[in-house]
Order: sequence, then C-alpha cells, then structure tokens
Amino acid sequence: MLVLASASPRRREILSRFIADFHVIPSNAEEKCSSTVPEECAVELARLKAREVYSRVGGTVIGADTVVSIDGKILGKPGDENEAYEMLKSLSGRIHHVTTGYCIIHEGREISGSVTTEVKFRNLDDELIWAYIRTGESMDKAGAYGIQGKAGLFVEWIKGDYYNVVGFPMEIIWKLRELGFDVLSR
Ligand SMILES: Cc1cn([C@H]2C[C@H](O)[C@@H](COP(=O)(O)OP(=O)(O)OP(=O)(O)O)O2)c(=O)[nH]c1=O
Repeated sequence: MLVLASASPRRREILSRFIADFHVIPSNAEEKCSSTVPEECAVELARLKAREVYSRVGGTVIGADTVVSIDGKILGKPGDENEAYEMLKSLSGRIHHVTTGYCIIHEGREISGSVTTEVKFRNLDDELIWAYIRTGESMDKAGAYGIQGKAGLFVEWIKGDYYNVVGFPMEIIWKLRELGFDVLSR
C-alpha cells in the first residue's frame, strides 16, 4: 500500500498523474523544526510527517514539506493577511528559493532528500499584492503564493523543477520508480 502523508490537494493531484492507486492520510505531526537551514528544516518536517503516518498504518509512506527562503530567512505559511503582504513584499523583484524536503519510508527504510528551485519575481506594487491577497490564494501556501495559480504572473523566471515549487518534486516520483513502482501506468 502506497500512502501520501499529506493534506495538500496539490500533492495528491501531482502524485495521481503518475500512480493510480494510493491512499491519502494526512499527518498529525506538529510542524516545528529545530533547524534554521531551509534544506534541513524541510527534510526534518517531511520525516516527522512520514514517520507519524507510518507508525499508524505502515506500508510505503511519502511525506513532504515545502519552505520558501530569502536572505537565509524561512517563510512558512502566512498567519494572516498582513504577514502575507510582508512575505510578498520581501519577494518582490528578487530571487528566492523554494525547497521541498521529502521522506519515503519503504520496507522500514527511510529515503529522504530535498530539492531546491530558484524563482525570480517581478517588481510587485502594493496594489497588485493586495489584489492577490484578496483572491485568497496566499493563505495555505509557503511564501504566501501559489505559482500554479494567479501568482504565475509574478514569476519572471524559474531555475529547476517547477513541480517542486508546487510542493511535489519529480525526484520523489523518480525514487518511487527506483523502488519498483510503475510510475507511468496511468
Ligand atoms: C511556493 C508554493 C507553495 N505551495 C504550497 C505547497 C504546500 O502545500 C504548501 C506548503 O506547506 P506544507 O507544510 O509543505 O504542506 P501542506 O501543509 O499544504 O500539506 P501537508 O503538510 O499535509 O503535506 O504551500 C504551492 O502550492 N505553490 C507554490 O508556489
């Protein structure tokens, strides 16, 4: 049994493009990391999510966590609209990094890693930032934006895996293939 330990509809949708049969069991793990290094933090949280679900249901479990970072500072999900504004303002006109940590527990063994994508935003004026926040797309997303939605407009360029920005890097699918899963069966 393959289990996606995630409440994210984006992760479910991306995995379902490659694998027909899997269960979705969101993790109850508390999302608190001990590191301030984006890669370490994302992998630590991905492990916590995967382990919590594995301890309940076993099988092969995938956990993932996405963080946005700029100037060495990690931006998680905004707590409110003002925080979303501060995050988007800090990303305006600049390059930032989106890192997804992942952990696959398979036959009791953990395979984990992280993938980072570089993203350059256009200059965003306050009117645009507030109009975007009013769309409601900010609130459940790291860095207060979703590249797959209207914030696609903010992106001047990206370097690396697009799916990683959405929260589910192709490296996870690649690892599943190495573990023997038929990833092009759909
Ligand atoms: C930067 C960015 C983030 N995101 C999303 C991906 C993640 O769902 C979310 C970051 O929060 P996460 O804590 O990684 O994931 P989650 O809480 O949505 O789901 P779960 O912990 O149950 O797996 O932000 C986008 O959808 N698009 C983007 O462009």
